[in-house]
Amino acid sequence: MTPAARVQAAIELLDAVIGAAKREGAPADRLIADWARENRYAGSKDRRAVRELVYAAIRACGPVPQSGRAAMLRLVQDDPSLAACFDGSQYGPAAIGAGEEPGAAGVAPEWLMERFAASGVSESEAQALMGRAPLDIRVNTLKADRASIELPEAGEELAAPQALRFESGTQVDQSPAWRDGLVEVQDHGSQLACLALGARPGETVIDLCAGAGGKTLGLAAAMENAGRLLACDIDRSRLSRLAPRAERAGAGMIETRLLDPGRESEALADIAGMADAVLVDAPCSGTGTWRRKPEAKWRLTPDRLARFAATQDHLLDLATTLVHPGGRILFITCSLLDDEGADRIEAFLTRHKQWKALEISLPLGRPHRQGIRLSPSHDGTDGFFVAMLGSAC
Ligand SMILES: C[S@@+](CC[C@H](N)C(=O)[O-])C[C@H]1O[C@@H](n2cnc3c(N)ncnc32)[C@H](O)[C@@H]1O
Repeated sequence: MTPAARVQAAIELLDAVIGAAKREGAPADRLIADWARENRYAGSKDRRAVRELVYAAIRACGPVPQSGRAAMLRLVQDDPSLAACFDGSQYGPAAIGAGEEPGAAGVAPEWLMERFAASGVSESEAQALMGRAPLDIRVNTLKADRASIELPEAGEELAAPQALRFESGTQVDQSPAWRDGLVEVQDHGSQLACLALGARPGETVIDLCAGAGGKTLGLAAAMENAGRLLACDIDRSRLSRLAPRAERAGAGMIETRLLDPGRESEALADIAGMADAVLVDAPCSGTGTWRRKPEAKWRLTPDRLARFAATQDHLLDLATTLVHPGGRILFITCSLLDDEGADRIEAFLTRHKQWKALEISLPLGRPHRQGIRLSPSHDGTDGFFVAMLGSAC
């Protein structure tokens, strides 16, 4: 592909990304993978170049741009050498017209920037959400140890005891260590957040929003595969991905349970009031993961944010029915917005007078109201809010 053809392909993909963001369609990663599958003439260098252009243009635009072309014209403002690709050649984009408007620059749509500011997130901290995430792994202590594991490359040792960092794009999932379950890909912040629960061998722990089990596997390792660990979710497809991962990791203690949204208590009646700890890794907007999915900033609406907050309240209330007196709940969201972080804890404590926020000690992060905040700019991790709640005995 010529450089101009790559730019045109990126423009078309950006149109698809913008359309998908408006109607809750496929994420950018999937759209790019589909494009690569359908356009076999594009070699690996072309695919990489097109992908880079798409992501760079998304990162460069704050509000949703009018079109893929407007998004690319924003990128031209940052990298004027790209202007030469608008040459009107057969597969390239038309020449840039006089007065043609680029998409607006910025980090995110205005309403979101206001919410960040209200959540104590500075402009530069928000800007760091548009950076690129490195690749972090967790060495699985059920099978190996960070001090002795042999990997094709030595990673950087991080603060979480089993965390190693590699450059973004490192193909860890091709290595024998990954295939044999010695390592899992997991953001450093996610590892730290998980550690905050302090899960111990022999305990009964419920991972209420387990998804495909990223944190469940970390909990099983912390519990040394001893005790009871129940992984729940309402999403059958995500939860079904946990079993093969657990097998690879040697985490035989994990039980899974599919829940019905709004009727979760029914499926959990047999374990109500029995858990030592419940992890509520709640569904959220994911603003803390924008380094990996920058287009998510265009998907969020005030209405969707309010729906996440309502689900978070519901899940926290549900968690109180699952622990025994003296039990604990760890609330995690991968977001820097107080609407789905500190505000949820404040509202919880108003509803549940017999509960209190407990102190969390982590090697990274900053206290933020009743919890801890981790962020890309401060901690080099994805963005998280983590709070621990304890019930009276
Ligand atoms: C942040 S993700 C979990 C990520 C996962 N814990 C991990 O570490 O990979 C939130 C999960 O909550 C699930 N969820 C949404 N509503 C739920 C509900 N009412 N009960 C249980 N899980 C729910 C979603 O399906 C999603 O998998």
